[in-house]
Amino acid sequence: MASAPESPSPPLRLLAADDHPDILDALTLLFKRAGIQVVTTHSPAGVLTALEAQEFDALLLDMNYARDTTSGHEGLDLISRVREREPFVPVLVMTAWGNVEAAVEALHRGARDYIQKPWDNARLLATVKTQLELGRALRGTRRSAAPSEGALQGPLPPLAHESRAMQRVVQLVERVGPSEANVLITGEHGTGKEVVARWLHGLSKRASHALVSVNAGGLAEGVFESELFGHVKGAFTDAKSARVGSFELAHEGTLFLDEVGNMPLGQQAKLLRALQTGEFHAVGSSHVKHANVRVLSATNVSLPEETQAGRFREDLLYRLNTVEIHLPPLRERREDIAALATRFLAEQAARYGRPAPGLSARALQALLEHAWPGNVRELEHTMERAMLLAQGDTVEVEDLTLKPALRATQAPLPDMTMEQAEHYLITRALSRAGGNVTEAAKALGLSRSALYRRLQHFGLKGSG
Ligand SMILES: Nc1ncnc2c1ncn2[C@@H]1O[C@H](COP(=O)(O)OP(=O)(O)OP(=O)(O)O)[C@@H](O)[C@H]1O
Repeated sequence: MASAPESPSPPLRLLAADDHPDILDALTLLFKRAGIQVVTTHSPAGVLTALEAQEFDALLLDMNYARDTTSGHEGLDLISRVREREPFVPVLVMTAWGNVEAAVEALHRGARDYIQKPWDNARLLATVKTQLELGRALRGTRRSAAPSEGALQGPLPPLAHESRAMQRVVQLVERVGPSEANVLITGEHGTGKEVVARWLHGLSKRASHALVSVNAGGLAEGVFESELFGHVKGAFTDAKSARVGSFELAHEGTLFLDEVGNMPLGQQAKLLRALQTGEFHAVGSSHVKHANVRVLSATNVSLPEETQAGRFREDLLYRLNTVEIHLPPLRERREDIAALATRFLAEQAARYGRPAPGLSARALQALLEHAWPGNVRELEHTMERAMLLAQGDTVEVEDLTLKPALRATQAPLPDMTMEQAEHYLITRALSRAGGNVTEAAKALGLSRSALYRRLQHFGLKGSG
C-alpha cells in the first residue's frame, strides 16, 4: 500500500516587536523573502496579546519602547513576562549598538541571543532561522507527548526557574532534551530531579512512548532482575503469571533509574550488561530480548566519590553520565523561593477549592531565610499547610510553622561566596527591619537606591 505523502510543514512563524514602523517594515520584507511568516506589533502589550491569540516559533523583540529612552527596561520586563507565559519559546532581542549591558541582562532573563542595531541582514536571518527551527522542534515534541501504558503520565509539571542557576538548568534541559544522550541528574532530595527527567523525556523524539521509572536503588536482590527484565510464568515460586520488565516497557521510550547511586555492585553489573548490548532475557527464559531505551538516571550521592570508594562501577558511571545536570539545593537559589511559594499556594488553593491567599512581607522574609533542607518538596508541603492554617486572605509567618532551629542555618559567613554573603546579609537586614528598605539600608550602611539595585539583582522585594 502506498503511504500518504507527508504534508508540507507550515511556514515558520515569527513575532517581531518594535515601536518604529519603518523597522517593522524592513524586518517584514526581509523575513517574508525567506519564506518566514511574520506577525508584527509595536508595543509590549501587543506582544502579550499576540501570544494569547496564536503560537509562534520564536520572538524577536526590541528592547526600547518609550521613544527617546535607551534604558531597555520595558524590553527587559517584557522578556520576563513572556518567559512566565511561554517558558520555551526562543526569544531574541534587538539592542541599540553598544548597549552590551542590556544585552547581557536580556540573556540573564532568558533571551537566547541578541542582535545589535543596525543589523547585518545575513546574520540576522541566520540567527532568527536557527531559533525558529529550535522553537518549532520544542513545540512539536511537547505536543506529541501523549501518555502511553507504563509511562509516568500527565502533562509536563511546571519547572519554576527564576534564579540564574535554574535558568542555566533549563537551558541545558532544552539543549539535551531532544538528543539521545543519557543524562545523569544529580542533586539533594526534593530538588526536582524527577521533574527534570520528565522534561527531558517530554522534549525528546521518544515523548510519544513511555517514560518508565524504576527505583533502582531500592530493589531487593530477589526482585531486581524481574523488575528490570521481567520473568516468565513459573520462573520462581511466586511467579504465578509472566511479568514484563521495565526495559521492555520502556522500549523506544525512556527508562528513568532513580536513586541509581544506591545500587549494589552485583546489580550494577547486570544493568551495565543490558545497557551495553541493549539485550536481556526475562528471568526463567533463555529467549534474548532487545530494547531500545534512552536512560536517564538520578542520584543524590556523589558518584565520583562512590566510584573512588569502590562502591560504584566507573564503566557504569560513564554510560550513565554522557551529560550531567546538577540541581542546586534551594538554599543556593533563593530567587526561586517567592515564585515557587506563590505557585504552590495557588495550586493548593485550587485543590481545596479556595481563593489563593497572599503572602505577608514577613512570611516571605521567613521563607527566604529558611534553610530548606528538604528543598522544593519541603516548600511545597509548607505552603500546603500554610494555606490550610491561614485565616483570612493572607499567609502570615505563624502559618508557615517553620522550625526555628532550621531558620537561617546556612553555611557560616566565612564559608560563603561573596554573592551568598551579600544575599544573606541583605535578607537578614530586611527581616530585622520588617521588610522596610529604608531601615534595612541604614543598618547595612548603604544608600536606599544602592539597596534597591541589590534587591533587584537578587529578585527580592521590600517595602517602604
Ligand atoms: N522547579 C520546580 N518548579 C516547580 N515545582 C518543582 C520544581 N522542582 C521541584 N518541584 C516539585 O517539588 C517536588 C519534588 O520534586 P522531585 O520529586 O522532582 O524531586 P527529586 O529531586 O526527584 O526528589 P527525590 O530525590 O526525593 O526523589 C515535586 O512535587 C515537584 O513537582
